[in-house]
Amino acid sequence: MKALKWLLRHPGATVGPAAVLGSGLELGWSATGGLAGGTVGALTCWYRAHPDTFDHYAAPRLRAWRRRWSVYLGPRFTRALRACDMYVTDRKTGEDLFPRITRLRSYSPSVDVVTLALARGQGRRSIEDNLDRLADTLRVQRIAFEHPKPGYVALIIERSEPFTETIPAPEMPAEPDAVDLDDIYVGDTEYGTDWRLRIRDHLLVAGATGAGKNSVVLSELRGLAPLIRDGLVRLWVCDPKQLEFRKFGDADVAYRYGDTEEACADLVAEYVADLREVQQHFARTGRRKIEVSAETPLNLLIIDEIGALLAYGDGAIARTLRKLLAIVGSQGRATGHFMTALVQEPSKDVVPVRDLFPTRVCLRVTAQSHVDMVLGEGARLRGALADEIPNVPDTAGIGYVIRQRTRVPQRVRAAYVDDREIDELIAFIRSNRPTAGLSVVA
Ligand SMILES: Nc1ncnc2c1ncn2[C@@H]1O[C@H](COP(=O)(O)OP(=O)(O)OP(=O)(O)O)[C@@H](O)[C@H]1O
Repeated sequence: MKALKWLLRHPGATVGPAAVLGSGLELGWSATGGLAGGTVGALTCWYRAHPDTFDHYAAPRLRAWRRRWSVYLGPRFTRALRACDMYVTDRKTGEDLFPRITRLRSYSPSVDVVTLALARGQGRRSIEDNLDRLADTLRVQRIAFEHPKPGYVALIIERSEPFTETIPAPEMPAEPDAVDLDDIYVGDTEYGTDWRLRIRDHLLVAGATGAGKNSVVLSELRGLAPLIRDGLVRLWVCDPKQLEFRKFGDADVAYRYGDTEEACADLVAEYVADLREVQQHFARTGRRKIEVSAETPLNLLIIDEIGALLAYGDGAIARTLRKLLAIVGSQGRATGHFMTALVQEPSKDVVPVRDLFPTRVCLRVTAQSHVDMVLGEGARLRGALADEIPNVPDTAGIGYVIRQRTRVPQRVRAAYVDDREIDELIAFIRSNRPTAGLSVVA
């Protein structure tokens, strides 16, 4: 009975071998070999021709299938559960009852999500309280816990840490021609590929203090350096914290710079006025899209600690700012007005404006709920364990993004731009910059 139950629960285990055997007997073994080779070839072609759909549909299942038969194979996994007291004993029969794997997805090479149906009479705390022991037993980095529905738990198993070294600051291209605005290198992904961002998109970077938020923006600015130098990209910087971005104001590198709450509000109002002016220009000339040039530059509004302006500061200013930012978020794309905001705590006051930012990055955060607030519902359950990133300097710059096409979280690390490299960036921008017309909003 047990064997029959198992076979019914794992149709793949019967259908696969039965299909191979049937095909071997019916069509001959060489034809079966040809079919198997053809299937592998077709998968390879799919991967090459359309990696996004392959990553979305095939890769998590193929990886999960391999892991199912290696790491999470029945008796081995059951032994681990027993060693970590993650089972209950039926008082009447004395039988040990174990939770059962009902679903396994490997969304990325380093994260598996295992859904378990709890055994009869088993409380979820017996799992939740022993996660550290299970992580050590399975020899994985860490395991996080979710409770998707009654009777089930999900273990998000982070198998390894793909980032063990700091990524050096991006090189600055010498000339504007070498920059693709939709493809700026800012770090690496867990797959060892480049992590690139579109500048022509609004970007939100969330992370607790010391998570390395600035490195995302500074890497972006190094990629844009020749365009800023030549006046093709104008920086508007709101810097209520007055730390790293202070240098941009001091050195007159930013087109506009504001450091107090009022100055930031004026700056954003001026930003929206500039946006309106471009809209009117479009209406007069019949144009619908900007061509980036010195006459019609791209504008980038950087708001360091948007929470200080929207959540903790003056209520009237916050309300005005919310309206202005909504205009930038909804109308800025056509006129070349974009924004990048940094936030420590994606609190309720900041979350409403979250939807204005199509690209969001979640570095180390302090609460589980922050992950879904930033990346969207279900992101943590699909492996975005940003709240589990240890609070140590070695992990700064590490976080998650949601891959736009596949909606799967991906672990990324931003390149690190140190003080010397910020100075180098500023000197580069100033090397060819007319200073007249630049001002600081005071
Ligand atoms: N990408 C990175 N790679 C490696 N180390 C980094 C990276 N980014 C930052 N660090 C290290 O972490 C420290 C904190 O970084 P940073 O001040 O940028 O964090 P933050 O999120 O902007 O914090 P805050 O909100 O307090 O300003 C830096 O001084 C640096 O030593």
